[in-house]
Amino acid sequence: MDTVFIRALGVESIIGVHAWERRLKQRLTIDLDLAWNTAAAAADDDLSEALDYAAVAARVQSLAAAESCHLLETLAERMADTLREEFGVAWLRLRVSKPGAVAGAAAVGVVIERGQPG
Ligand SMILES: Nc1nc2c(c(=O)[nH]1)N=C([C@H](O)[C@@H](O)CO)CN2
Repeated sequence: MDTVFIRALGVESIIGVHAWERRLKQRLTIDLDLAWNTAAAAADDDLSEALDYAAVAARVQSLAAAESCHLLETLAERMADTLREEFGVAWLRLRVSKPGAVAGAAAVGVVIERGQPG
């Protein structure tokens, strides 16, 4: 299975269960692995046949900015749904990291996989 990936994408979102977390946007980082057959794009050397990682990154950032979830799980699920619907991705793995949320940990977060790998 071929994949297109994005690592350590910074996004801003209102996210968290505590009252103080509902008042300001926090920075999260996103890692994505997206199933995509890269052979057609490679054969024609054509971006229109590729999964455009710049377009995916911009969509993830815009979605995060528009959401105000309590849980990382909820935000992750909404991102996965959106990417699968809008970009036609059959399978993805998505990590949402919240740096500094827990004392003593560099980051905490969730990893989800959705869909069927090709
Ligand atoms: N599984 C989760 N646990 C926790 C979350 C979360 O989104 N998923 N969130 C919090 C708080 O918002 C935390 O980031 C700050 O205390 C706690 N646990």
